[in-house]
Amino acid sequence: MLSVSASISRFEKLVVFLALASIAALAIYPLLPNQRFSIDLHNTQRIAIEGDGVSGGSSVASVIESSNSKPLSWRCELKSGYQFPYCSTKIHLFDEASMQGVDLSSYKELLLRYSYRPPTTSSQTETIRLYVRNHNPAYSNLDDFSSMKYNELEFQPSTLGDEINLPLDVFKVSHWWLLERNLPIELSRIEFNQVMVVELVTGTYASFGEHFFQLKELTFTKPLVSASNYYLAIVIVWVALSLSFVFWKALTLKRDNRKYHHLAIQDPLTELLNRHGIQEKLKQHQRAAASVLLFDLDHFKKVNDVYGHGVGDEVLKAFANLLRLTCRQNDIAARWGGEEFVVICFDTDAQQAKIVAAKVRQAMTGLVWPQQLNVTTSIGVAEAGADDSFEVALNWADIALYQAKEQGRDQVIVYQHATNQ
Ligand SMILES: Nc1nc2c(ncn2[C@@H]2O[C@H](COP(=O)(O)OP(=O)(O)OP(=O)(O)O)[C@@H](O)[C@H]2O)c(=O)[nH]1
Repeated sequence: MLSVSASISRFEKLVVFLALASIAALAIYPLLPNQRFSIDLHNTQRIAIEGDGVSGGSSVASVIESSNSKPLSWRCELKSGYQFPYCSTKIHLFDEASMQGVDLSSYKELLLRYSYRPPTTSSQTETIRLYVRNHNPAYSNLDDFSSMKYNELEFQPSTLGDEINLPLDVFKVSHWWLLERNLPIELSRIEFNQVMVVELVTGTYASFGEHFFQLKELTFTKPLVSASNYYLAIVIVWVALSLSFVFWKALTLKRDNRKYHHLAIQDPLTELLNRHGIQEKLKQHQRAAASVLLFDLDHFKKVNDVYGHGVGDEVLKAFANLLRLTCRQNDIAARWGGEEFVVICFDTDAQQAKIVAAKVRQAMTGLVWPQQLNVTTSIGVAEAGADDSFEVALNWADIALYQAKEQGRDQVIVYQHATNQ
């Protein structure tokens, strides 16, 4: 009982610990480091800054700074000419040999560190467009960059500051590009699985005049472990520990049951079967002819009285051992109570049982007993048929034992059916 209540309190402690650990795990999730994909802003080979001249306009863009030590800076003189005047900075991400873009579909945010100054004459709130251009053979081809999908976000730099985290799921595919392409609906959503180019462009309704840009960092980020995997891991830990606990509890119960069952059928002093144990063992045997031998140590009270209970116990243990060694594997040897012992020998008639009894007595004479005692026993033997119950046979053996005691002890008496019936 003690160990059961102790294990329950251990379990409760474990549950509290796990609950706290889970809360802590949930709390630290936002603090976990992000996986980053930073775009190289110093590789001028892969950066193109241009005005809208290619579209027939007269806006002009020029690089101010593109060295390794200083942030990429450029200016744009936005002029009327083209219907939708613009300046753009394209940063190529694709591998030039394989023409493969970068798969950024698992990334969640785009960190942008920049600086922007609108024309001094501007009287409106200026915007900037950011395009993440994706290639997919289903709608684009590598020879025509205008066919790359325009995942677009247009924002007001004045309201967001110079370091912003843009969630990728707020990007939209440019409406004008969709109208031009006439794509089926399933291809109309944003895509980042093969990003070829990232583009920073003046706003749709940007004012004419000089716009100044400086780009310090462009980094795609995603959690090291996705939120769903993280929560799933917590759930898996709970499920695994719950299952382990149930498994462990079942094993412990099984072991305890075995232990208590063992205790219930065994005499603790001699470790022979007790009365209950005999009944259990008998259930495992087919009804068979057998002989019952009932042993009672002679004048055992004297042993206790003279040498004390400790020595008495040692004598009982020594006798139990002797029975264990003398009896066959298939026999049942048990302590019936006090200084009385029972042996049941299957398929054994009274004459053979007498020989067993004689063997025990013989062994007793050869044993060195505690305190050099001379321990003897009286034995009642009864032969039982397959139809006779154990209780009846034991009663017969008890009658024979009584006779052995009466006739002076230290002897074997076999119950005689004919004379006693
Ligand atoms: N040490 C010890 N003594 C026990 C145990 N169980 C019973 N006894 C003692 O065994 C003694 C049995 O005494 P009696 O029934 O008078 O029998 P006896 O002295 O052997 O005399 P007979 O059987 O007539 O020869 C008692 O003193 C019990 O206290 C036990 O587990 N340990």
